[in-house]
Amino acid sequence: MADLWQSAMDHAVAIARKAGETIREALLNDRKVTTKSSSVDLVTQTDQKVEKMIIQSVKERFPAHRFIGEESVAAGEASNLTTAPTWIIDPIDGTTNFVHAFPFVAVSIGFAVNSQVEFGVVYSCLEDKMYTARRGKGAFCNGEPLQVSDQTDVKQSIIATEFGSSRDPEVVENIFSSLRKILCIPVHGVRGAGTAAVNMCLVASGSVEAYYEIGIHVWDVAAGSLIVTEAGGVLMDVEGKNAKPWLPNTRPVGRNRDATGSNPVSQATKQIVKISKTTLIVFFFPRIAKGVDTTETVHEISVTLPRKTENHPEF
Ligand SMILES: O=P(O)(O)O[C@H]1[C@H](O)[C@@H](O)[C@H](O)[C@H](O)[C@@H]1O
Ligand SMILES: [Mg+2]
Repeated sequence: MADLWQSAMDHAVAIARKAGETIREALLNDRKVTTKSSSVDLVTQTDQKVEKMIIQSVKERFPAHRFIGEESVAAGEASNLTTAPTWIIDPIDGTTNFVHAFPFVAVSIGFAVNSQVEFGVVYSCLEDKMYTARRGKGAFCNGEPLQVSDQTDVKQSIIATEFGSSRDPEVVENIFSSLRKILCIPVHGVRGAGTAAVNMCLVASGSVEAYYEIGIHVWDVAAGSLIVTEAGGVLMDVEGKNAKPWLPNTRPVGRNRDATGSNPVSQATKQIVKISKTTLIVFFFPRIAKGVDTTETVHEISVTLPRKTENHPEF
């Protein structure tokens, strides 16, 4: 049977490549930088230009499709994932890298129908690596199949993570307390490419055993989530169950602070230690919107294991 979404996927690959060319050209010129949620949450005209270009081109070809794009949402559009075919776009994942010419910059395009990611495309444009995954058909980098690491001992692992773009002291404290515990497992090392999408592709490639980050958005992970799972990885929450990080708040497993004062970071860190008896990791904490009462904010935590297992271990 013909693949219903193959032409959309082909289009995504072509437009991601074109977007990558635009980004590479823009790197040769001055990059005008403005900020969004904080003084370190950067955006450039190239982010906006590339997102417009992608959306315009998809609209011409697939007029009924919908969009969730990082820069459109920043400009005030809603970020609602319905059952309709939806393109989830991060035009430049790794904007800070782009601004500083740090060489990991990706175009990330996920495509969801009925709240399920059908394909994911991550083009790491400075490395010229095109990562692709079609649901049920595997994950690839430049056409070569990907397979997550088969390392099962967390003490032999490299973990990828990022520091995010919040400098709120409480968030920074959570990041460091989590990082300290992970380092002291001990693991071989901790790395970060500066982009969630590339970090997830590194999990899919087996270059790192796992990736986690506190505070990411659906456009950071929609494409990467399928690339990870199609390469044999798993997205899990702290209960060890499959998570769908592209669906905001669908699997709330903890609150920022519960009655006993523990927070999801320390809960998750405890889980890592337990999980480390098998294999690990990725968990996601949706960003905490400024002004939201965090005592009432429901968070989602996901964990990616390198190996897909039918029955996840009891944690
Ligand atoms: O804003 P862009 O699209 O560059 O995305 C984010 C990265 O993907 C994160 O891993 C990273 O930690 C940052 O939060 C960064 O904002
Ligand atoms: Mg991003």
